[in-house]
Amino acid sequence: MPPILQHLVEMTGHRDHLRLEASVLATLLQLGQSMEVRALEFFFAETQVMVRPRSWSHRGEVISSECDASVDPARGALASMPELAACIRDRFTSALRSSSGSHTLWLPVWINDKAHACLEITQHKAFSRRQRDVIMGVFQVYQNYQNLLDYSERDALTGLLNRKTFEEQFVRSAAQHQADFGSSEPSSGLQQWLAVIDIDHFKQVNDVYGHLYGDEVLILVANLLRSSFRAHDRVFRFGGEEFVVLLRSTTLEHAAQAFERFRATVEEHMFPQIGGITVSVGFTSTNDGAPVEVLGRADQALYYAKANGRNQVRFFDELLQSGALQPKISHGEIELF
Ligand SMILES: Nc1nc2c(ncn2[C@@H]2O[C@H](COP(=O)(O)OP(=O)(O)OP(=O)(O)O)[C@@H](O)[C@H]2O)c(=O)[nH]1
Repeated sequence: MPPILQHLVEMTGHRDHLRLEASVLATLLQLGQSMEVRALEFFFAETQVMVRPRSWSHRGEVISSECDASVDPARGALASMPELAACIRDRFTSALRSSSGSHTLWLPVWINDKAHACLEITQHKAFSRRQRDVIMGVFQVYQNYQNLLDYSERDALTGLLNRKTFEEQFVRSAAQHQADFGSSEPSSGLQQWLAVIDIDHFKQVNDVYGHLYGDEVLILVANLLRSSFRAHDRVFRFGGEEFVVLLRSTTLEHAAQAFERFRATVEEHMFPQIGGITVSVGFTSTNDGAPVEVLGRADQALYYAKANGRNQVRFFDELLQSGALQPKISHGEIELF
């Protein structure tokens, strides 16, 4: 099989965005001599769009960053790369910068009208027409496949991550936290937090206004979730009117503030036709136990919030310490729902 086809076969065998990205870079590396390739990640921070290299080639090998984007020392403002910034702004499919001895081609990866990342290819000589055609072909296969992967990981109504992806994201998020803050954790108090969020009396919305309005509320709550939490936090729809948020590397105080701020944001929001709705939130640290146990603890805190007036944020460990909740452990076994 020709090497390029072999690379494409390998590339489309991945079920993980990062591995797929590293694989497309390895494929592109085969297409030219003394070529450098990078995958750039875009994210919003410090009131502007930032960019940082997430994977890159080094002596013919592809390396991926182990650092979280928000603390990556290699991050910089997108505005410092004017050709690429203009390409993203104008929604172009590619951008080129040529100076003597260095030619760079950028290929933004568009998913649902949003560029999350960009491939960058740099070489000494100018790109020939044929080389560009082959690069674009490989890139389009990659982009189609990324879109397909993304589609399978998202909830169709809200566009949030679906339940299927939760465990993997949970494990990845814990590993990232360990890599970023492992040794400083005890003194910094930085931890991961998980919240289960449920819309109060949502059945009434459906009953009074109909399912279409119910769906609209779910979409608007999902939008509020997206805008309330940071890019490296993860927001899921678990089905129905239940959402889960994985909050990355912060203190208990900041986690409690973030969830409370979200609760207040929903309470203040005016939903068309319906008016006001509220949410209840239960949260816990992700430090101990498997994902399902952590979920169970946050769920217990949520049910406590529901049973004690709704429209409030409850912290599992605090409820446990105060005796308001008992751990769900019987005969040395964990009760799973
Ligand atoms: N519109 C719409 N409704 C949904 C969807 N999925 C689940 N539901 C509805 O969500 C409602 C959930 O109601 P309940 O679990 O009884 O809870 P609730 O009325 O929110 O009450 P509390 O949670 O106790 O405050 C049910 O009426 C479901 O039919 C969906 O995708 N769209």
